[in-house]
Amino acid sequence: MASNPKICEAFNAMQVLGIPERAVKPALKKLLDLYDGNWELIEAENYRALADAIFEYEEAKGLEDNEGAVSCDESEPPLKRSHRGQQENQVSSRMERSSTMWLPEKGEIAPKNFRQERMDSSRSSLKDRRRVTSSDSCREQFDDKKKCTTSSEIAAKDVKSTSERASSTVHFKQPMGGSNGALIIGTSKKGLNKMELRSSSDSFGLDVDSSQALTFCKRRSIHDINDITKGAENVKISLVDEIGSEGLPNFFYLPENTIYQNAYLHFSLARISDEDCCSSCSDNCLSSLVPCACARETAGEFAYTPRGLLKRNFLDTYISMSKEPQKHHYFYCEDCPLERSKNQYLPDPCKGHLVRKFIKECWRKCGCSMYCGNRIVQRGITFKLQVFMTHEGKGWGLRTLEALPKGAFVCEYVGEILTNMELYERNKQSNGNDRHTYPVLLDADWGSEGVLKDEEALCLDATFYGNVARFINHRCFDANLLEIPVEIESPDHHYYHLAFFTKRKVDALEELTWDYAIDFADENHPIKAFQCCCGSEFCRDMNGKGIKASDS
Ligand SMILES: C[S@@+](CC[C@H](N)C(=O)[O-])C[C@H]1O[C@@H](n2cnc3c(N)ncnc32)[C@H](O)[C@@H]1O
Repeated sequence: MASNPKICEAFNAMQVLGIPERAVKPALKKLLDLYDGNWELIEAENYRALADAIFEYEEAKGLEDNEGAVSCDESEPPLKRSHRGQQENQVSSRMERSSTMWLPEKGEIAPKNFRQERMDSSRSSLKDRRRVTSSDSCREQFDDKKKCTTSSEIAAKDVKSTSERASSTVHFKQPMGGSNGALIIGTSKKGLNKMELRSSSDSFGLDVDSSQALTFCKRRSIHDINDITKGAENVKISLVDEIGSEGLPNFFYLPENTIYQNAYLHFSLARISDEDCCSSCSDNCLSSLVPCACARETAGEFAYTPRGLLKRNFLDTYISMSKEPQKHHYFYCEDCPLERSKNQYLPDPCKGHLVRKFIKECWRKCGCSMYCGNRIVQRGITFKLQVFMTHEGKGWGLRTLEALPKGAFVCEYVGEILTNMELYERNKQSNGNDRHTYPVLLDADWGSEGVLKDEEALCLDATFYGNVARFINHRCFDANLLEIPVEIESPDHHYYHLAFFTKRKVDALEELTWDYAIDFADENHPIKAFQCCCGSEFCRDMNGKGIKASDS
C-alpha cells in the first residue's frame, strides 16, 4: 500500500468497487499526469474519472492483446507518459464514444448470469462485441440491464458475496435508477390515484476474476451530467451524486409527452370550437378587462396572476383536494377502463375517480402571443433545478437551486402516453424487485362522458422516457409540490398535462416532493410500496424508516 494518503484513499475507493491496486496504479498515474497532479479532479464524484480511466486503460490493453485476455501483471511497465496533445485527443475520442454502449449480439439468448457471460466474452475477444449506439432501441437497453445485473446498492453486496466465492469474481457496477414494467393503481377514495412500476438498475460494470484478468462490462452513459436534458429544455439541469452510491439513471430524456403506441390522441384546430379558444384576443389575455373564452374552464377567472403564479384561491382548492380527497366529488364509471385493463371479461366495479379542476391555457387557435399570461405550462421549465442523490435512501431526487415563490410552475410530469391496457401489460413483465417509478393515470375527467374506449383511457409513464419529474420523490401529506391537470391542445380531457406547482415558498437547495397518494396500509395493493423515508411528521407508512428531515 502506498504511503501517500491520497493514493491510499484512491486505492480504497476502488477496492470497495472490487478493483485491485495493480489495476488502479497505471490508470492513476496516467490521470495524475493528465490533470497535472490535481487531486480534486480525480476525487470528484467519488473517483469517477479514475474508474473511467481504469476502464479506458484496460480496454486499450485488451485491444492490443490479440487474445483479448487482459493481464494485470504488476511487472508490466506503466503506460508511457503521453504527449499532452495526444492525451487531449484521447479525451475527446472518449467523449465522442460516450453515447455508445455494449450489448450482446442480436439473437443471443439472455444468459442467466449475464455478468459472467460478459466477462467470458470480453476475455475471449473484445472485437466480438457489438457496439450499439444509444439510438438503438431503448427497450433493448432496459432489457439488457436486467442481464448485466449491476447495482451499487449493490457494489457492497457484490463484493461481499464475491469475496465469499471461491472464484473471487468481483464486480464494479454502476446502476441506473431506471425502471421496467408498471402497474396501475386507480384513483379511489382510498386516495390511490397513481400507478406504480418497478425499476431496475445498472450502467456499467467491471469484473475481475480469479485469474486476475480484468474485463469490463461497461455501459457508456447516455447522459450528459451537466445537462441531462441534452438541450431539450430552456434551462440546463445538472445531475450530481455527492454520495457516490449510484450510476446514472437509465432512461431517455423526453421534454414532451409522446405516444407509445395505441393511445388515441387527435389534436386538430377543427376540433377546437370558438368557446374553447380566444381567436379575437391579442397580446396578453390577462390584461384585457373581460376574461376571454379560455377562462371559461376556470369559472371566468384566469388561474394565473400577472407574475405567472397560481392564484391563491386556485391553490387552496387544489391543496384541499390533495389533502382531503374524501371531501371532494368522485365519479364512478359504469364500465371502468382501469378495472377493464386488469380483467377484461369480469372487471371489478369502479373504485371511483376524483373529479379534478382543470386549468385551460391559450393555444394555437388563440389570437394572443406566446407571452400571454395564460401560457405558463407550455413555456416549460424556467427555474434552475438539479437532480441529486438523496441522503435518506430514496435514490435520486430533484431539488431547486433557487428559491421558488408559492404557486410557481416547476415542471410537468412527462412520459410515454400509454393506454391503461399497455401499462398493465408492461407491469406484468416487470420483475417487481426494483425501484418503482409512479406513472400517473389521466383520469381527472373520466366521469364526464359515457363508456371510455381502451385507447381513450390514458396514463403517463416516465420509466423509459421521461423528464425531470421522474426524479421527484414522494413525501406524505406536506410535500411542497402538487399536481394540477392542465388543458392545452385537447379540449376533450382524455389527454391533458399534469403540471407541478409549489404549494408554498421553497428555499434554494430544498428537495422538491409530491404526495404520490400511496395507501401504505393497503394489503391488496398489487405491488408492495417502498418503505417510506420521507421525513414528514405526518408519514403514513407505519413500517417506514421514520427518518425525519432533521435527522438527515
Ligand atoms: C418516481 S421515482 C423517484 C426517483 C427515484 N428516487 C430514483 O432514484 O429514480 C419513485 C421511487 O423513488 C423511491 N422513493 C420515492 N420517494 C420515496 C420515499 N419517500 N421513501 C423511500 N423511497 C422513495 C422509491 O424507490 C420509489 O419507487
